[in-house]
Amino acid sequence: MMPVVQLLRAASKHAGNRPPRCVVQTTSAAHGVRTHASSCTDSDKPKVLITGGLGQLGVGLAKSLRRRFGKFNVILSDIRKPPNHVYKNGPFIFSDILDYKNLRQIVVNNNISWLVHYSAVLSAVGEHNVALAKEVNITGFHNILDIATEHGLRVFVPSTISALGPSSPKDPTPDLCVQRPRTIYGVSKVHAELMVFSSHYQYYHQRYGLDFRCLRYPGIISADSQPGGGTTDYAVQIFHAAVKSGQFECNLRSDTRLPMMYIDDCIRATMEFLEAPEDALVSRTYNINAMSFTPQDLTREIQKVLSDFKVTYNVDPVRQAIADGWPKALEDSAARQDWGWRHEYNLPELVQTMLTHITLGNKLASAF
Ligand SMILES: NC(=O)C1=CN([C@@H]2O[C@H](COP(=O)(O)OP(=O)(O)OC[C@H]3O[C@@H](n4cnc5c(N)ncnc54)[C@H](O)[C@@H]3O)[C@@H](O)[C@H]2O)C=CC1
Ligand SMILES: CC(=O)[C@H](N)C(=O)O
Repeated sequence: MMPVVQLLRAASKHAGNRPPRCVVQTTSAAHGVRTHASSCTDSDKPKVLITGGLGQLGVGLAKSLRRRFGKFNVILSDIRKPPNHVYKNGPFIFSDILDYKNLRQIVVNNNISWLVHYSAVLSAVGEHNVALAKEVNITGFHNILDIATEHGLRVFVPSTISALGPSSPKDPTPDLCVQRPRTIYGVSKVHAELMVFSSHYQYYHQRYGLDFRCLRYPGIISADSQPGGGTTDYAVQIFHAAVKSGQFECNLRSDTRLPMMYIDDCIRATMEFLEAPEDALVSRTYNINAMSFTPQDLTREIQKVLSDFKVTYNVDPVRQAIADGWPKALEDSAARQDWGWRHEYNLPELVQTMLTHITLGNKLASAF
């Protein structure tokens, strides 16, 4: 392990006098959406169910939603047993999205009004287990859509850069373009994006108020949750390796440029989009973008703090083929215009924050 004090000092020195992140932003966007600052009374508070909540993103989102809407108004669910701190921080229940009856029971018994659908089998794991990916990502999604329709819920389903393919424009990729992904994960996300355009769900939207919202996330980078088997996982693992051993073997080529985002930006985008008034949303699926980098760019930025850090390359052909078909950047002007999306983290802030969090986390863990 790198000497902790030295690393923290280097990180804070390198961070210089940057302004604090997560500053409360009060700018008004088009359509009068006031970002970060909308308030809601007790009776307005939604009752939220998060599926697949024990993955990389769910626990962080639950924490932010609970801060905003109250601990007991946000239920985290998954098919795995959570660690103790998850039980302590708010309601957790078992929910398998393939069990329609059980899902319906949860929605009815808990008076759920918003459903955040995070369960998924990601790109790399999906290519190794296509049957599972089809079941979870397509059959499971249909259950979610039907339940949401039946009960007039607001439903948020993330899409991904994986919903684009080699024939999509790559730099940047617009919201609306050719989508011919080559992975089962990508195909299932295009399927999800398109389902709500069918006349059946349009009808339910008009008749029962199904409110479907979808953001195309870039690869998400987080310090205290692990990625679940995707192609962008290297961009999380590299930080842990840098702090722990000072070396890392990367499974993508050094020049593979992909769109990425720090988890705080991703969670804030999701919260703001969930709260945006319906009439502000010109579309139901928006790209959101923050930064793009290659493994080489990321390595250089980490080396500004940890000068001895070494990276070698051992390319995984499955992951590389997936990454080669993905966008290099997403064009997200519509999200910025319609509901006021702004990212706060670029590559230097990302690296500082990740190294600081991981170093502090390791320090705390070794103190107990
Ligand atoms: N993490 C990322 O970089 C990105 C994530 N996304 C999307 O965001 C969402 C959340 O992603 P992550 O948290 O990274 O995924 P993850 O792979 O870390 O977690 C997925 C969760 O789904 C659960 N799950 C699997 N089968 C299930 C079933 N039958 N019933 C209920 N739960 C089940 C798993 O136990 C796991 O906890 C996914 O829809 C993913 O496609 C989109 C773009 C980027
Ligand atoms: C970009 C994603 O959807 C995910 N992180 C993956 O690499 O599969």
